[in-house]
Amino acid sequence: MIIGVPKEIKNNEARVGLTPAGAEALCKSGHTVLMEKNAGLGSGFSDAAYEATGAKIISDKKALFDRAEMIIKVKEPVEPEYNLFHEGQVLFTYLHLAPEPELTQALLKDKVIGIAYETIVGRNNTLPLLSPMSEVAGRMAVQVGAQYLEKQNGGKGVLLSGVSGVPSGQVVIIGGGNVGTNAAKIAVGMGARVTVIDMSGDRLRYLDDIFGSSIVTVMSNSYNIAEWVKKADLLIGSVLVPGAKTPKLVSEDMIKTMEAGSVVVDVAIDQGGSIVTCDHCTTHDNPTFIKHGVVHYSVANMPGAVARTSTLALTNATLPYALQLANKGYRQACLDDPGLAKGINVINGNITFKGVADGLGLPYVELSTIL
Ligand SMILES: NC(=O)C1=CN([C@@H]2O[C@H](COP(=O)(O)OP(=O)(O)OC[C@H]3O[C@@H](n4cnc5c(N)ncnc54)[C@H](O)[C@@H]3O)[C@@H](O)[C@H]2O)C=CC1
Ligand SMILES: CC(=O)C(=O)O
Repeated sequence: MIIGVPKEIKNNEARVGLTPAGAEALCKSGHTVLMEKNAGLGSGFSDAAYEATGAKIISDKKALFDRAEMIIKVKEPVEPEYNLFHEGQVLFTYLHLAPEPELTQALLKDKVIGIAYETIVGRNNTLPLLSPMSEVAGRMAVQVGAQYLEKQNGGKGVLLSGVSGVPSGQVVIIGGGNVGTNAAKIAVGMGARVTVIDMSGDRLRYLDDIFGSSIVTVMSNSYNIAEWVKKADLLIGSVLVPGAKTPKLVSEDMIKTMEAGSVVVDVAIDQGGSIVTCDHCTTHDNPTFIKHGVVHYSVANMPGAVARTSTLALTNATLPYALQLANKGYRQACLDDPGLAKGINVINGNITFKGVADGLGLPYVELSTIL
């Protein structure tokens, strides 16, 4: 198979879809890997490192898209990329289609087979291609939150750890999955007071077991959320209903109860966000805005800022699937692995992921009628 790996063009996105180790594994399996010139530079991988594995370097982005049977990317395509795809091409990347009507229409029009990292399901109902970036974003959420709590960045001037004689800051995390657990780990490590809110009793029990008395766990409902939002110095949004638009759990009225200079980091913004006042994605160039005196951070590609770590972690997770797709073709690979098949969000002009169809108010087609 001919596999193309373009350079990412989203704002400050320095990750790349394949490391040299990944390129070598695909080349050794008999595939042709076309890397766009300088695609890996932002993650610290030179063109020469890819060439040494047998991959070919291509300067012309359009030629790469025209030749490739499968595109391996990191981020959902952005507008200048919409017209590069062709019918029957496999696109293996994060897609987050539920809040993206224009991108969805572009992929439907070109009859692309869009396999979304974030909806592939692994053993025990896990999301193996979302979890590595959730680890990164969860850990970063506390790091950036702490930074924006500083006075010169618009914050109230609170040090999350506190100091002797002065209480530590309060971190409230809504959604105790991968992002939430990793955020809690860093916040506890910093010495903050940490509360995690989730709707799953089993998840809260698990968090209570692993963190013990270093965090408070709270059942998710609007009453409890309102109580805890009010107390938060740093509020982190990290809920997910896989593939679907994020439920809105924090209202504008709740945000108005927060002290001026508090900080909100809505990590779930890539699926639409869970905090009403986080009404748009921001970028690494201009990551925050202030509403009701509260600093809001809603960058949809947080791991792009730590591209070296993130690219290595991402390829660790995606490569086994990329090899299956390349070795067997997408159809057989998905028939053999129903968890991989759950990644197919669009195919032959149809939406085959229910959360995406419902989120966009478009027709849903059962994948089994197509594969
Ligand atoms: N902004 C960025 O750069 C990044 C964003 N993300 C996003 O972060 C979000 C969270 O991802 P993960 O932690 O991996 O998902 P996850 O599936 O591991 O965790 C989600 C948690 O939300 C909980 N939840 C669902 N509905 C809830 C409700 N009504 N109230 C409280 N809790 C609720 C679930 O029980 C689960 O524990 C996703 O939207 C993901 O795409 C992930 C990585 C990077
Ligand atoms: C999960 C995702 O979209 C990201 O890492 O950018």
